[in-house]
Amino acid sequence: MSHGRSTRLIVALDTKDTAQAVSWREQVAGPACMVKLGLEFTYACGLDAVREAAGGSPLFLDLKLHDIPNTVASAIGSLAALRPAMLTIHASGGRAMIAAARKAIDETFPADARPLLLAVTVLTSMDEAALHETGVEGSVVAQVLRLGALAMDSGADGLVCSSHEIAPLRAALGDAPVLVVPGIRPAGSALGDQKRVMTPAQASAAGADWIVVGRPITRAADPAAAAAAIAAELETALS
Ligand SMILES: O=C(O)c1cc(=O)[nH]c(=O)n1[C@@H]1O[C@H](COP(=O)(O)O)[C@@H](O)[C@H]1O
Repeated sequence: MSHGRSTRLIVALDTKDTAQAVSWREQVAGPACMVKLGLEFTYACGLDAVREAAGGSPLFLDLKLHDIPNTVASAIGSLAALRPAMLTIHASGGRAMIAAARKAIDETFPADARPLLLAVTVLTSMDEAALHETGVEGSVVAQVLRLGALAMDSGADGLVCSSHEIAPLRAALGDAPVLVVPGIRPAGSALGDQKRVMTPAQASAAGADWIVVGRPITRAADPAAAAAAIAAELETALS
């Protein structure tokens, strides 16, 4: 059933090679509304290469910051020149850290160029057993709801979660959070290290604002065709 919310595609350019990232970005330029550069690329190639890899495309700079508030705030200041459209922090860093990230964005980015501050809840590579090993009791969804509410109350614009938590998050927090959803696997594709997955159509039907897809596109024989097929699946899910 359609909820009337359109779901857009972000492609994760996970590689250590700038030319490879540029090539993927060019191949997916039509269907992808945004590209994501994360820890793998940034540590290997540096922030100047992030700018080159993103080209003119809107940039999701996924560095998942998680440190004391002062350090996170200072780090965000160092990212302002890249003009990302989205930035990530870990919600488990707590209220003061999230609020410091909010303040740093508001103070270091021009009002018309502020990135969405996204808080990662529970990584999509974790199932309930993995969560329990970290000392968190209860279900994954309960932890996502707890961290999601904390993050939104502390100044985040949105959340990173799996498709399985979209409906409970919307029920608890309404339409306000921008929900960015990795752990997306087209029917038949390899799960890899992802545990909480859905197909693009299922994530769209559940109400994702954005889906993040990496290997099912970048490791496909034809990344352009794989991205186009996912974009077409999102269109179909909406109609
Ligand atoms: O913050 C993220 O983007 C993220 C959060 C999360 O819980 N799970 C997750 O997979 N991601 C990222 O989303 C991308 C998923 O890649 P694939 O599993 O190759 O589709 C990777 O770049 C991850 O770093």
